[in-house]
Amino acid sequence: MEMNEGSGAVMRVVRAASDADVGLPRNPGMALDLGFLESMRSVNRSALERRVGTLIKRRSIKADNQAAWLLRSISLMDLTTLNSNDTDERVRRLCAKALNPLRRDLTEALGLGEVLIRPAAVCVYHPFVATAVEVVKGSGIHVAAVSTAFPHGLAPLSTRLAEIEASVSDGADEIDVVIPRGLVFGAKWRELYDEIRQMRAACGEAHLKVILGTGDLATLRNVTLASMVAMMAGADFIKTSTGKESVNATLPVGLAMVRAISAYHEQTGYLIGFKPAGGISTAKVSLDWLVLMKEELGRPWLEPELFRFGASSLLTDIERQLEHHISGRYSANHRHAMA
Ligand SMILES: O=C[C@H](O)COP(=O)(O)O
Repeated sequence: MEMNEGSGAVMRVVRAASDADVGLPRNPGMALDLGFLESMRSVNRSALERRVGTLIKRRSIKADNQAAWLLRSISLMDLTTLNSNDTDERVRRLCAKALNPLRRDLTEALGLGEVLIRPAAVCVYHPFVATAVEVVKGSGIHVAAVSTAFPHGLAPLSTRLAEIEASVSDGADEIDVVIPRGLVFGAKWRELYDEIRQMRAACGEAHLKVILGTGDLATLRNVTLASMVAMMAGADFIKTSTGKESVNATLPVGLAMVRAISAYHEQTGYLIGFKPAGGISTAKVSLDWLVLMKEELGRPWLEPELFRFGASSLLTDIERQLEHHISGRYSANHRHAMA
């Protein structure tokens, strides 16, 4: 499947997405290998920035294909609400939007027929897990909970583990945990590894996404080493940011994490998912991320099993761009409101 597919691209990309639920073996993790961490070369920021620049410049997705890939971006999305003023009602609206993310006139104009395009998951705070589970039940949409004292991770480990268990017991099947960033600054890799290992155990069958808070980590070497420790401890996904740091998901930092995923794959044979999150709010930027994944890791990382956008407002812009693709006009954002 190429980024430019010619006519009929919408249906081909959509079918590829719905055929893709193959059930990958889960990463069991491995013993903490400090020698392997030590062997990881320091990361050259300008080389990563140059590579990202080249990828974005080369990106040329034709108009028809853009619509197809924007639909793909929707199916790779963890549609998120993580606000201090979240309520059950707001979460119900988010879930209703996830069940019907595109207006009927848009799906008809795109020729989707009865094919359903939906986000992979909704992502909420723990108190709203039960509500989300109730609304999306039977739809195939996953429910992700940010547990472990999101967004800073600064509660006793026992409290954070209990929060994971509570979210799983309320029905969350994906758990997004944050690491205490201080463990990275202190190079306390053993402690970080042990904490994540216990979080993985607390998740049981629920998939574990480990948020690094990359905007807080100061160096790309820290980002790479924290990524590696998270994967060694059994992360199913590594995730950039909470959306609450002053710098959230950026492509060069994403590239450093993606290269750590590649190194872990070479070492163990396991495929680890990647979730950039925070500040990804435009359709155009979502396509940049897809190009990065396709070029660096390849086709499997364009599937929801291995790639997600964590985003609260991206869907609104994608809807606008699809409307523009169909009608040649942009409509006001409020026409695509979550409610
Ligand atoms: O995990 C998801 C992020 O919190 C969403 O961030 P955002 O609101 O900037 O899209």
